[in-house]
Amino acid sequence: MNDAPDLARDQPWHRLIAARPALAWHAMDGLCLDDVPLAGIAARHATPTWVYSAATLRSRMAALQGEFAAQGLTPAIRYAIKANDHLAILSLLRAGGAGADVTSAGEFARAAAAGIDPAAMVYSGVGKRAEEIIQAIEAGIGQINVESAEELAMIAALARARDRTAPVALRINPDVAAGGHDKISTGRATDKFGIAYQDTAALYRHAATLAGLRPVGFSTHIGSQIFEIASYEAAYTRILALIDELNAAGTPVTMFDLGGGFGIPYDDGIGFPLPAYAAMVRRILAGRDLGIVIEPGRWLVAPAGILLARVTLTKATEADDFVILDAGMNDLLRPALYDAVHGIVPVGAVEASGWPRACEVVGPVCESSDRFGRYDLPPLAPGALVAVLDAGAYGAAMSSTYNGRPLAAQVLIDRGQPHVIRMRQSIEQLWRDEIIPPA
Ligand SMILES: Cc1ncc(COP(=O)(O)O)c(C=O)c1O
Ligand SMILES: N[C@@H](CCCC[NH3+])C(=O)O
Repeated sequence: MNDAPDLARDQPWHRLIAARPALAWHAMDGLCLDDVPLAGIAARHATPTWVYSAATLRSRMAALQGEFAAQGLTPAIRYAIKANDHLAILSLLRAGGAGADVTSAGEFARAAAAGIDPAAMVYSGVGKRAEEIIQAIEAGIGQINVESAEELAMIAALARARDRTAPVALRINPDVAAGGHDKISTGRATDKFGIAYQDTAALYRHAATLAGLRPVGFSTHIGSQIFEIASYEAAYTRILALIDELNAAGTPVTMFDLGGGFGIPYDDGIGFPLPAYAAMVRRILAGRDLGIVIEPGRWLVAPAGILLARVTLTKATEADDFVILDAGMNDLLRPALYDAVHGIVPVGAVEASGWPRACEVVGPVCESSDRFGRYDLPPLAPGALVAVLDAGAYGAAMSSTYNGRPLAAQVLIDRGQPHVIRMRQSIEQLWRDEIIPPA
């Protein structure tokens, strides 16, 4: 049910609500997530608080599988847990059939704690430490994505010394530009990621001769918040040419990890063309016997979460009208880091007259970059609640305690019930520094 009051129907924030199945406006309760009033969550758990929809997580996981199945494809889904590594969220996605893409001992431990079998994990990252590689090999990791010749030699030596064989894929840097922002493009020759395209075939042949390694194939990940199928196709086509060349020359390649990066609309625009992407993958893979892996992060979890915040103060200057929230860049870093714009919608009843008005929505942190952006919003008095949308990915996972601000609480709505999945950090927990005198 997405019934906003009539007066609100044409307002920009109403279009944002209408485009999100988990959100609905109820006349009595204001904005609800999966029919649970957000005002009630704020009253019980204070603000800022992350609120997630379990139904959205389940339905996105099923939709992802469904779009590939429609093309006769069953990729192994390795959810990039950097997007949101809360155990409750990992468990939900695991139950839907996801494995994990992990990048550190911490992520490995979280995925394992959520019941994900190491055999269903991919280990990514440009700077894996020796102890992280050893742990992964000893646990029986499914695939280590290798990012350099130096790392390949290191993994081979570590595996040999333990009489183990490490399953490795070479991450190719295909030199293709993609992604929603310069800072989240990863597949250009100038980016730190992956092995230069022209070096990978020789390195793969070399890996096949090294004791301690079992080369399984290639991986790539060209960036994040991507919408253009053509960028993926350009990268994949280049890599498939290498795979064909190696197979023809008798070095078998059996797996292709296509990476992640599928974009989501942060406004009320059109989403990632998943059916067209899956059709493209089917078309370019035709005639080959290759297992495929995908590593989506944002697409699975971003639309499942909001950041609930309260207006602390409003402030009118000669230059502008500021709305100051109790959430800031320490909670949601994306606007400050990438100039990202998340939709912001009011949670409670709004005055019908004199709105919307353009205003600067900012946080309380002592940085000028602590701003959510410029929004057309109804007049919001101190105490009014707002929801910052699509905050399920790279939200809580990237938050910090900068400016002495405790980490926010997290609540998961599952089958109509709000579950607190992380308590708000207390001020005491924040200040547990240890000062150890020199020995
Ligand atoms: C290696 C790797 N795989 C997958 C992802 C997930 O990306 P996204 O959340 O854009 O799907 C990332 C992050 O960009 C990544 O670095
Ligand atoms: N953290 C980024 C994307 C980079 C993902 C990691 N390679 C974001 O919030 O959009």
